[in-house]
Amino acid sequence: MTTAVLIVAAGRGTRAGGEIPKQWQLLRGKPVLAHTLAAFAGMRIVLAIHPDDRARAAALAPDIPLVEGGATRAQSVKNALEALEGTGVTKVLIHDGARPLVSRALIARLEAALDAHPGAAPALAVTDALWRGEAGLVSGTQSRDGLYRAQTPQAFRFAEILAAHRAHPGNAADDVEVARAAGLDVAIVEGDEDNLKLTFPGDFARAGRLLEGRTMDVRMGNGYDVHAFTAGDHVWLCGVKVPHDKALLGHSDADVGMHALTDAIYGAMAMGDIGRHFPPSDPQWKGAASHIFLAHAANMVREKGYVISNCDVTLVCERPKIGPHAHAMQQELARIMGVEPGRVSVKATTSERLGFTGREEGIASIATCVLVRA
Ligand SMILES: Nc1ccn([C@@H]2O[C@H](COP(=O)(O)OP(=O)(O)OP(=O)(O)O)[C@@H](O)[C@H]2O)c(=O)n1
Ligand SMILES: C[C@](O)(CO)[C@H](O)COP(=O)(O)O
Repeated sequence: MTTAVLIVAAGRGTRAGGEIPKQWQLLRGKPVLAHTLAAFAGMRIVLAIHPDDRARAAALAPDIPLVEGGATRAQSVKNALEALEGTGVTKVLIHDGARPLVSRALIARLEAALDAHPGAAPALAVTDALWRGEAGLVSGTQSRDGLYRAQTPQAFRFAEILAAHRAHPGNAADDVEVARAAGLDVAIVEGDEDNLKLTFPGDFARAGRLLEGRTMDVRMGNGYDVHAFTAGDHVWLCGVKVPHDKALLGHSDADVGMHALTDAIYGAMAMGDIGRHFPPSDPQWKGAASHIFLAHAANMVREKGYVISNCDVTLVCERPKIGPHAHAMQQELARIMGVEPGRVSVKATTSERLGFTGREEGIASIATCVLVRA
């Protein structure tokens, strides 16, 4: 499953005022959009922008693909969805660039809900009494039962929401409206009071106060693993099958690199190690592919609201030679964890023929991982 984040930032922000559109105005020293992009760090992002903002966007986010927005929010979304077609994306989170305070915990709730529904969106139940008003006077009351305040990101299965946008006349306030018009069920996920949309000038001060109260939590973990050689004709290392004149012995597939990395991630969250989550005494994990362990650890990271900032795996062996496979290993680890390959490093060293790795009795691996929660 490949998830893309589609951030719409092509509006002109007329209600917010200011010399430049609201998403480019500074909030605690950085453009609003920089905060929004940081909230999705490590995920695949596409940004819809106004043609006048191309230079600003290229300077702020040189590595993020840009799509030209349209005259309405719905048109901007549709343009970006069309640009994503055929790229292998299966799920999409559609988010307002003007909501810089979206949290990782909210993103994780949406991703979980999307496993069971074609769409999922955050909302807050209306808690204040509702009135109608005319000429400055209360003219009636309105039941608040079943009423919600809609937020973004709104999450969908990609093919369904693209088809829904293609079929819609184009005047929808949000993507939930488009999805519902196409008959898709959209699950309501608990929203976040802090996930405000900058709409009016006064919203900037509130967003600034909320950002000030946020502290960044950075966590580091390390992992170490060893597996002995046995008879065989290949080894599994960092998710790649490497031909060799021996195999590695273990309860699972003995992928020593992936085990060290998985332990580093659990360690960063103070959640023990692989053995705690997948006990070797449990026969169901005998011969298990280690990607199950790594994917579990990466999911825990998301559920706890962190992102994998980077990780680094070192394999210690004389043979097989790792260099020719290092790129494939990097790509595979990144795919399993759902992060950009640039955040994953795989390298190797020999131990100068010293010790058990030097005598080619087995392979050792050490890994480090850094998690960040903004
Ligand atoms: N043609 C448009 C209009 C809106 N948006 C984006 O949709 C989000 C939510 O829209 P809104 O808050 O209404 O933004 P603006 O249209 O910019 O604001 P205004 O209506 O005050 O001009 C914003 O991130 C905005 O940049 C967009 O990408 N393309
Ligand atoms: C999509 C949205 O953010 C949901 O709350 C909102 O509808 C878009 O902004 P607008 O102020 O309604 O234009």
